[in-house]
Amino acid sequence: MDHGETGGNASRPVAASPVFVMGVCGVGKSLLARRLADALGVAMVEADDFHSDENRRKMARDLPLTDADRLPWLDAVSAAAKRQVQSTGGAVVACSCLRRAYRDRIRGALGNSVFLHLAGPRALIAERLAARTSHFVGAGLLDSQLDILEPLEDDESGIALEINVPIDDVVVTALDELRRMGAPAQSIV
Ligand SMILES: Nc1ncnc2c1ncn2[C@@H]1O[C@H](COP(=O)(O)OP(=O)(O)OP(=O)(O)O)[C@@H](O)[C@H]1O
Ligand SMILES: O=C(O)[C@H](O)[C@@H](O)[C@H](O)[C@H](O)CO
Repeated sequence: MDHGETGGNASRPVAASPVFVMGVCGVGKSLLARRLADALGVAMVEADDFHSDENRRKMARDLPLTDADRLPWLDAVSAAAKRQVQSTGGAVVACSCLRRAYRDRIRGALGNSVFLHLAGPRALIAERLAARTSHFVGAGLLDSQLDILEPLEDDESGIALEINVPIDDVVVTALDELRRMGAPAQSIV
């Protein structure tokens, strides 16, 4: 199993559209992606695991990444998602996907993909970031990410999900939405 790609189960039927959990740092992407991947019986891909050392150094110093920093990273994340879709039939990817152009690039690499945009009040995200100790990204990147965030547009497959509720409720809503969109519905038990 590759670094950053965990938990696939080839024996369960799933549709091929990868699901991306997107949003700014600390909004809860990794937690939701892990929960959804488990519920769907597919692999989770953690985009943070595909950053170059240089990107990680920048983020650790609260320096926002540029498009030039992000594009090769997004390509590596897309390649990992593709491997999982091909080998296990699906993937749930925790990846910021902040700008429309980034999502277009991902769709260019993977075809149709579903985006679940986690969104909520800045103060709540900052509070959760401040409480989190085991991660190289802290609250210092939050405002730069909120500044460039481009929410989903009408022609994009996906939906925004409110984070100001317990994670179990976010999971239920996300699974309902995936079912409604006809995404990986047949894998939902
Ligand atoms: N609905 C929720 N209720 C309470 N706490 C939550 C909820 N969602 C996430 N958290 C907590 O918020 C913190 C940030 O979540 P997480 O690490 O999943 O965010 P992230 O978007 O993946 O961050 P990053 O982009 O920096 O990797 C974690 O400590 C997580 O347990
Ligand atoms: O600049 C970005 O697009 C984000 O910072 C991502 O690179 C990070 O992976 C994540 O949000 C922090 O863990």
